[in-house]
Amino acid sequence: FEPISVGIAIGAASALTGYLSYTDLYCRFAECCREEQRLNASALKLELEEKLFGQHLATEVILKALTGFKNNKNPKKPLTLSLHGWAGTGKNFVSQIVAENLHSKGLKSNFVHLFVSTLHFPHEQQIKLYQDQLQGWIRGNVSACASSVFIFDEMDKLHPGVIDAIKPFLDYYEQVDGVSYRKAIFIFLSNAGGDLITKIALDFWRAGRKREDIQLKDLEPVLSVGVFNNKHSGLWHSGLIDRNLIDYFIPFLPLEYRHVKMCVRAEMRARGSAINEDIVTRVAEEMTFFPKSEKIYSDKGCKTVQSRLDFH
Ligand SMILES: Nc1ncnc2c1ncn2[C@@H]1O[C@H](COP(=O)(O)OP(=O)(O)OP(=O)(O)O)[C@@H](O)[C@H]1O
Repeated sequence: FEPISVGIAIGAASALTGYLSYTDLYCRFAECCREEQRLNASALKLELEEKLFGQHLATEVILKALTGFKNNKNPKKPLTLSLHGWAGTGKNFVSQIVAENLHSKGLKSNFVHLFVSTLHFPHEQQIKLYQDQLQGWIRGNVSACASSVFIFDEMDKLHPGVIDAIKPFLDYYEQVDGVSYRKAIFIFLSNAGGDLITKIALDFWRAGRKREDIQLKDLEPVLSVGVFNNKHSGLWHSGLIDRNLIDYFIPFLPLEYRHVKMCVRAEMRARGSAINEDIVTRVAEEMTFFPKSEKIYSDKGCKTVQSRLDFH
């Protein structure tokens, strides 16, 4: 070995180590966008299986979609998930879990952005302005962090066309104006299609078949067509569906009495209280169930469980 090149190698290595530890140190105090950070798939799986009740399809698809996407060093397009289902079935809850598994500060992260239709895009006359703003926000945030996560809540209340502004970002382009969007994740949340999902779940129930036997292929095609043809879905005649830019339509099944009870127990545990089965039953019985004849599914899913528990 030549002494000079060994010296250079050691110098380079220590400079690199110094740099790495500086970065590590910096990221301990400030939030860093770590694009290459792998997803801890087993932690996500465990969390979904433990915390998300009655949603075998959503658990399976979300897990597969995220692991596949995050393990791929060169995705050809950003990941786009569209979550559908009745109120209070866990769509926001799951988005929060997903966000936390991608960026540890979750919804509070600088790299996770939540848009709520009625809050951020309320006026029908301002569609053009919203489209420009959306493009600017997304461009700016993805330039700052390629693995940014964007969550659009209340898609069914979004004025038709607004979402099409982000179509160029969701497409298979390597770059758009010098920015690559391929590592970003877009999640749409919507009640649209909830009726279709309920109908299929009810058909299974009436036929005496298990809820867990419902498969994605029973629901996904119905959902994408239903949402495309629904004027109030936010995706009505949307280019995103037309161009197959939504990777997964994820159904959230309506929750049954037993799932509501599980939510009450989870809430008691989260509050550090002992599980009192009398209270669990009382809270679950205060909820209303549909359809009128069979009363199987909770009207509000698990949504009002927390506030109802305060009364007991
Ligand atoms: N499937 C579920 N498993 C466990 N907890 C749930 C589930 N669904 C809802 N919850 C609980 O109920 C709360 C409200 O649910 P969430 O906000 O996720 O509903 P949503 O589907 O987003 O409803 P909406 O369509 O009205 O926005 C959650 O914070 C969570 O505590």
